[in-house]
Amino acid sequence: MKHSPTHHESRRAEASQSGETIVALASGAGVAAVAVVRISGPQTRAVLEHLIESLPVPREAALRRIGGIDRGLVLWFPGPASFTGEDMAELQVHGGRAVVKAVVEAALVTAGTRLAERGEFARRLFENGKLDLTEVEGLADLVSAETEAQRRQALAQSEGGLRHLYEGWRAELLKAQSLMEAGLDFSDEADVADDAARLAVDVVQALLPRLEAHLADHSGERLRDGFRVVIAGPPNAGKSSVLNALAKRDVAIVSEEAGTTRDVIEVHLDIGGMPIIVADTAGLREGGGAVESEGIRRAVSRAEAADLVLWIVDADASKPEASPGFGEVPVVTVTNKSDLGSGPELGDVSGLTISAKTGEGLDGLIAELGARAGEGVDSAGATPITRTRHRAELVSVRDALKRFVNHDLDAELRAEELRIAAHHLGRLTGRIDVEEVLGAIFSEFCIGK
Ligand SMILES: Nc1nc2c(ncn2[C@@H]2O[C@H](COP(=O)(O)OP(=O)(O)OP(=O)(O)O)[C@@H](O)[C@H]2O)c(=O)[nH]1
Ligand SMILES: [K+]
Ligand SMILES: [Mg+2]
Repeated sequence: MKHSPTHHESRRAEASQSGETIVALASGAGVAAVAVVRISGPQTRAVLEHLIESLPVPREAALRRIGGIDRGLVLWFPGPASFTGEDMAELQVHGGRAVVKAVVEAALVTAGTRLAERGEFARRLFENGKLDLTEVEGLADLVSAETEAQRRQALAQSEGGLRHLYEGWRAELLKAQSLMEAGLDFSDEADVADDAARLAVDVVQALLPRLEAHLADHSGERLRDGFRVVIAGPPNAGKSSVLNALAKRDVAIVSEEAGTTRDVIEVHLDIGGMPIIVADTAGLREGGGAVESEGIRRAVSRAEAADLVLWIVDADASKPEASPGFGEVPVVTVTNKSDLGSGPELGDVSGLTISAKTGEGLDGLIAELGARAGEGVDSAGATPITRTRHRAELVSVRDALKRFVNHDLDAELRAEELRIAAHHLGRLTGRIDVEEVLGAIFSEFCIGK
């Protein structure tokens, strides 16, 4: 794998000299047929020599007795051609609790070893220059992906989708930076300096629209976090019945009494590979007691933070209840109880008609949800932002670049804006070490990852 030398190489030297050897259960906790114990660091070979009779051929599984505890497959990966980039081993043992505990304890007998912390294997992989931060984040997402579309997005990111995009931009910024610096060197020759600055502005002007388009695309975050749908509407329209029909189980209490639902109830759906989080809420009406009012307050605040509101109305109701609107959130009106009537006239409101009771129209509703959630996902050539962290750094990049092109600052200050932009891009990919950024990212991982 190619990587640029400066930053990562220097860290590799550090890592291979001073690193402690870490040990952890890498497979899930709990009883399983097979458990994988991972070891990484300079003492890995010593640990293996302590536990097994002879080292296997590198990267080939070999059956061994392991420390008199169990028999299992041993994989030995001498660095740097290993997952973490340093000496590493994996022991596949029987997945009982006593076996795992004994194997981990036996591995820790060798001096210089200790239990791994959360995300520490992934952190070593990053620190040894194997992957950049966005790729490591992609790996974490791959481990936690629950739907097909999430898996595809995580895999693409772990394979460098965002890294290549941002490295390309970084190269363009470097070009603009060097033009500005050259201009500063020739600041006594005004035309040379002006020409250089103009060329730098051209480079940045060409980059800005691509950055803006990237920021405008929210599909990656929606896919990673789940598309949030809120079911809202007047009391007794059948909102909880619709939730149950979508979930295919009785998650929410249904009754003929208006004001049944008070707390927000959520279910996670997988519609055609898209993760969709559907929340049922209290019916919206004036009056009601303190508890119901709190339920209504929660309903409205949920709806205002949603990606989509399903506004449920009763086909049997005499008077139409149009959606009050929830900020900028798109609303689809769903007329429920189609088995009872044809629905109140809602004027120009187009929507869907269903019966939560008979299931009529449910497929259409599910298809609509899948289509809305999938908007913009997997579009050709797009490698979208997937985390708030990416968005925050990119907004800082964009703002600095806008100050660079727009303001009548002197050349020194403008060059500084380019440096700020490059700094934030560097934080994004992890080229710039910022301990606090790394700590936050790797603490999201589990032990053994
Ligand atoms: N016939 C018919 N009845 C329905 C349908 N959907 C819901 N109902 C009935 O309508 C009543 C209210 O249903 P709920 O699902 O509790 O309605 P809700 O909107 O969640 O009510 P609140 O939480 O109190 O606001 C219940 O008696 C349901 O059985 C439907 O499609 N057809
Ligand atoms: K009800
Ligand atoms: Mg309800």
